[in-house]
Amino acid sequence: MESYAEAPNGCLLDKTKVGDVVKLLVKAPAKINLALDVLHKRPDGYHEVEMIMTTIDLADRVELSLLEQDKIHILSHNRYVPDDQRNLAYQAAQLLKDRFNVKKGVLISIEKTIPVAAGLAGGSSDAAATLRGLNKLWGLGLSLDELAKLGSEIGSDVSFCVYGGTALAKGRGEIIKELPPPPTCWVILAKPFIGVSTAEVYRRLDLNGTKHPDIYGMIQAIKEHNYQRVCDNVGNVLEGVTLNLHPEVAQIKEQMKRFGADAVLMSGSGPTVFGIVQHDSRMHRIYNGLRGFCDQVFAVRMLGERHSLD
Ligand SMILES: C[C@](O)(CO)[C@H](O)COP(=O)(O)OP(=O)(O)OC[C@H]1O[C@@H](n2ccc(N)nc2=O)[C@H](O)[C@@H]1O
Ligand SMILES: Nc1ncnc2c1ncn2[C@@H]1O[C@H](COP(=O)(O)OP(=O)(O)OP(=O)(O)O)[C@@H](O)[C@H]1O
Repeated sequence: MESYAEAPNGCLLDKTKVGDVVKLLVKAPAKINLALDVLHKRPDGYHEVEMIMTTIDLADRVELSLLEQDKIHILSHNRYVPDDQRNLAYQAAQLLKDRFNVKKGVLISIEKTIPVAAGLAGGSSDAAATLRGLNKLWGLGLSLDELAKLGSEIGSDVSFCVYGGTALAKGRGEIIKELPPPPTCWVILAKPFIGVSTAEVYRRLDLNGTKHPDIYGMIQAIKEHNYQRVCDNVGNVLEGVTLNLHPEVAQIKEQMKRFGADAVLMSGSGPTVFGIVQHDSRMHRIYNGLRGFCDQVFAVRMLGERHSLD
């Protein structure tokens, strides 16, 4: 028999002892970038960014089972997801073991819903969920801030994914300032039949002549809870790079606009495009219009709240 009790924010599900096995189920939600600006390339090769990020109700499920042996195992039925140390969830577990001298092990079973290499931070969110979950399973007693700092060693998006909610991310993405939730709306996501390498998109970025989004306009729009102003301020400097590499992304953007989205943007380094609307009828029109044309289509809500460690 397996049973889990859901925690109040629905993200960390409770620890249950089943026979000798202690398991924990953690939700790992995807993110979208409502605005993404790149200021300059840094001497360390990374780019200095300013991004407005928010988590959405499209999530992987990460199940953590305590092992008495000193081992990390990954189980995933998705052929695009590595089941060894290349998996970001594996790296999260290894980091905690090394840093805190943990002698116990874990079996990490990942049920993927977030499309892979899609600009939705799926791997980063699995790593963040693993950090939050193992903190509890291995009894480490770390704060969200401490987990986010550790997460930045795994990848630039991991710190944000540790907190969730809505935030301004600066630095290479690891400096997080919390924001209130955006106005209520639908997010329709459409992913074409391609994956994109984040490193390649940053490498090809040429900031000369690039139009920069108004990050502080977006922050104001969110603080004012002004839906129209949020729509007016979406923007992503990486979009042009991916559109040049993959013209089908531009076609999806056009389709979304034609079906009536109030704002349309590529998330992160792409190729997933999202559209936002407030009315259910419009959401259905866009969702139905894009199915069949794209690899994967979802209609979801933004998640307002930050994760908690309870
Ligand atoms: C595109 C975004 O997803 C937007 O949220 C992030 O900026 C990328 O986050 P990520 O995938 O977690 O990125 P990382 O795994 O840290 O880095 C992948 C590669 O992207 C490039 N990279 C990433 C972040 C950043 N601020 N500058 C960069 O130039 C680097 O070449 C790096 O080798
Ligand atoms: N848990 C994981 N889930 C998915 N991919 C993973 C995972 N761990 C490692 N990877 C590797 O990372 C690569 C990028 O996957 P991911 O889905 O995280 O990309 P992404 O959504 O574009 O990331 P980001 O938005 O942070 O740039 C994959 O091709 C895969 O090889």
